[in-house]
Amino acid sequence: MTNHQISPSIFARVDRTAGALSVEFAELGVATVHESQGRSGLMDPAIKPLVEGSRVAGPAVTCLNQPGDNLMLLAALDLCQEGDVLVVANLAPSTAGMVGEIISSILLARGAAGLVVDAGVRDVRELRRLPLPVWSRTVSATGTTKGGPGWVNTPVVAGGATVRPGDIVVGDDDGVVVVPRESAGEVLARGKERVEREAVLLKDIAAGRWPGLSPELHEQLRKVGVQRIPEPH
Ligand SMILES: O=C([O-])CC(=O)C(=O)O
Repeated sequence: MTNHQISPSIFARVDRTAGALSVEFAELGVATVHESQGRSGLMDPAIKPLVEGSRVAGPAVTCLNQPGDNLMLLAALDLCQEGDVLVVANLAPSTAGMVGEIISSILLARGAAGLVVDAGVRDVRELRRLPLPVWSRTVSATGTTKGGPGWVNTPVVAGGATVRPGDIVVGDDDGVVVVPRESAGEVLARGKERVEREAVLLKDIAAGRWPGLSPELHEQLRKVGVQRIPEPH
């Protein structure tokens, strides 16, 4: 069933069990998490951080809005808890400025860990000063109506990625990736293994011990007909 087939609703309940892993997910970062779940869950690269160096992970609270309208976003605010990441989606593409200083300040006061907006944000000078990491598609001062209807805490598509309430949303300078809550433990374990492998490789590289291309990559070059031309004598 899609969101269009259920009547406009606000679901208060969010399964935040995977949220216990948030700190570790934030440490892994977006690229590692994306790789560790089979290169899935990544939002469109147009969804960018407002402030370089931002990093967050937390369970999603979702809202699905009419384009150019933020009533459902406003309705989602008092369902946000400590550590949550509010994900703002729209029923059709929108670049309107759905969030400004007021909404960001409310989120901070509620202890939210971050905000992802698949549309525009405004008051960005103030937003950049607030300790709330924000990712958005664009910056736009265009104001929004408060008419609705829409949904809070249903599955949504934001930045091209499916997000369900309680899924783990990870954001950093690489963008935003979403981890389905059921697979969070498994993805985290694979991510940690990857970080360990890469740490060994980086140490070898720094010590001048890069082993060169693996036999598999040499074989791939051969298979696709790439020839090595030796230096002329
Ligand atoms: O209220 C709005 O529509 C968005 C806004 O300007 C704010 O959050 O300050």
